[in-house]
Amino acid sequence: MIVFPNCKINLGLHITAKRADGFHDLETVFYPLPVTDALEVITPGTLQFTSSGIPVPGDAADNLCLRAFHLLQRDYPQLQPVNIHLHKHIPIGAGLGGGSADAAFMLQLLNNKFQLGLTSGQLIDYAAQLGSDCPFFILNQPCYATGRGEIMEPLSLDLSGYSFLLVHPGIHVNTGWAFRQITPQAPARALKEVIQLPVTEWKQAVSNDFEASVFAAHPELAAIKATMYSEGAVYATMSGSGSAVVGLFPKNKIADIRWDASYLVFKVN
Ligand SMILES: C[C@@](CO)(OP(=O)(O)O)[C@H](O)COP(=O)(O)OP(=O)(O)OC[C@H]1O[C@@H](n2ccc(N)nc2=O)[C@H](O)[C@@H]1O
Ligand SMILES: Nc1ncnc2c1ncn2[C@@H]1O[C@H](COP(=O)(O)OP(=O)(O)O)[C@@H](O)[C@H]1O
Repeated sequence: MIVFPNCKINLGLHITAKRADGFHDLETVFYPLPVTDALEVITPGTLQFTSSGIPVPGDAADNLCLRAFHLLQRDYPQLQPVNIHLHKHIPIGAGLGGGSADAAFMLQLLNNKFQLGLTSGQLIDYAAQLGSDCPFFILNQPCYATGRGEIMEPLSLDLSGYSFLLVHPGIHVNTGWAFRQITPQAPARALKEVIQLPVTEWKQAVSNDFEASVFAAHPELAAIKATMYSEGAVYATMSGSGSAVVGLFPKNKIADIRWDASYLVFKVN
């Protein structure tokens, strides 16, 4: 069985409060995009994990795909050992949620393969144990999210008139560090309202609280965003805690921009 975990971008992100559990409350709009990994599971087998493509840092035993397997096996001992292969294509530590997508798709795949009968509410609860971004990938449709990101309301947000440019310059931003740079506060205008404005007004209205501190540490990211605007983007933003920068361009009008050869660049037309 093979599935294709996709990435997400954040359109607007406000850190609203520090919580007693050490995490932060936020509000954001998650939007899925078809830049994908490939995740294959074969049974019967011995439990093993291999990967190809972009190297995943850290110990293979800590990979979110295996963590998702163990999380379900704890409650469903009937889960048979599986061979897992991940082909990694989504840049890592980029604010694109690739690891979270792998974990959420793994939960869904195991639910289907072993006919566990889990509802999407139950899958969301499991996903929340694997990462704050993970529940989104169970719904995987545009939504307004609060809490740690697990309280989601689907949004009717149609961006099919735009093409997306994703640029990842290879800078790794530690998510915990990024949260620690921010003094949480309620936004002047709730994102849920602001996101309903025409996209042509988002430049002034839809902001990401992480940009100030992350751009100060990595001015190259501010330059990428500025280039997107000078080359015709209608809206540009860093995604999540970075470091991918995403630009919305009029459909099929992404300029042929010459980026540094080391950057990873994706176009979604
Ligand atoms: C910032 C966001 C926005 O969508 O995405 P990314 O930029 O990472 O993709 C998410 O909130 C990131 O979610 P995720 O990447 O799953 O983070 P987690 O693994 O749960 O947490 C990593 C660390 O970030 C901090 N953290 C994370 C989420 C949150 N609501 N409050 C926090 O304070 C904690 O210090 C935590 O230990
Ligand atoms: N399957 C996976 N894909 C990517 N990263 C993974 C995976 N499993 C565990 N990780 C760990 O998660 C961290 C970043 O995850 P990722 O979702 O790519 O970043 P972000 O949260 O910035 O979108 C990395 O430090 C990596 O070691």
